[in-house]
Amino acid sequence: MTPSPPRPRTVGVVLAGGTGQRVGAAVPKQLLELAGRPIIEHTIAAFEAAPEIDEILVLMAAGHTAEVETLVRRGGYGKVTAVVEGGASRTESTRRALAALGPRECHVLLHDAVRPLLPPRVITDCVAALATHAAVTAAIPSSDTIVVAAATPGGELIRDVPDRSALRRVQTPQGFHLSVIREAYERAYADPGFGDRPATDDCGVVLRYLPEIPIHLVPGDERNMKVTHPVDLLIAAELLRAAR
Ligand SMILES: Nc1ccn([C@@H]2O[C@H](COP(=O)(O)OP(=O)(O)OP(=O)(O)O)[C@@H](O)[C@H]2O)c(=O)n1
Ligand SMILES: C[C@](O)(CO)[C@H](O)COP(=O)(O)O
Repeated sequence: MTPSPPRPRTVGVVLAGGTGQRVGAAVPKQLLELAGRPIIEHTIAAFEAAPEIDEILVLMAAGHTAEVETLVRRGGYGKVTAVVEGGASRTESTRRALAALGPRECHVLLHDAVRPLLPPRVITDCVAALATHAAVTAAIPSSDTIVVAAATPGGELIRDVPDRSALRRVQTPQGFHLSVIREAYERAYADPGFGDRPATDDCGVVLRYLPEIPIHLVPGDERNMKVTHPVDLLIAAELLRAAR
């Protein structure tokens, strides 16, 4: 049997630079405890346990890096190599992560700290897809009908109802060859119009600035939810307890 080629170094990046305005707690939502540990610890633990992840980089909200360093030390998360201060936007946090990664080519999985229920299968599939694709993301079909809204003086109206069978709800991880996501970010930050329509994810930056790069979809998981609003804390806590 021919041995498979060595896998490139794969870095899991935990994006935790946000302050959680929509949850509205006294601390960034990633520090809130669910099912016995902070949300961010569940997320770090998911990467730590994944055999495909060699290294973990954490981007943490300003003023809270020391708390994460303590949590990492106490939990014995040996793959975490650095806890770096995040930026003012998710995009800026990604940019700082890319700057912290150094010159050597590798594969990188960018993941929201507030998706603590990341299943091992999704990590495995994203990493495997990076063997043949330079950009990948986890995504799931939409079970709701999604409409395009138009603002009018009398309130919002439906402008379009896109074909639901072609719509996907994008999750993280989003995986890239480092050189590709770096190039997309360099082009984005060189574009004075980039800030006019802020990117809500990293694949959007690649699609906009490197449209020739196909972005492969990997099946996500309904449980890989994002803790965004207060109600999500209740749902995530229940799911995390059930997963124990
Ligand atoms: N400046 C930022 C903003 C967001 N994120 C991270 O990106 C993920 C998704 O962002 P979101 O759910 O919007 O988190 P917040 O920005 O904290 O929430 P809000 O928009 O309600 O303030 C989170 O893990 C968040 O910490 C980040 O790394 N840096
Ligand atoms: C990256 C993301 O999780 C994909 O669904 C999402 O776009 C993040 O959005 P947020 O408003 O920063 O939570």
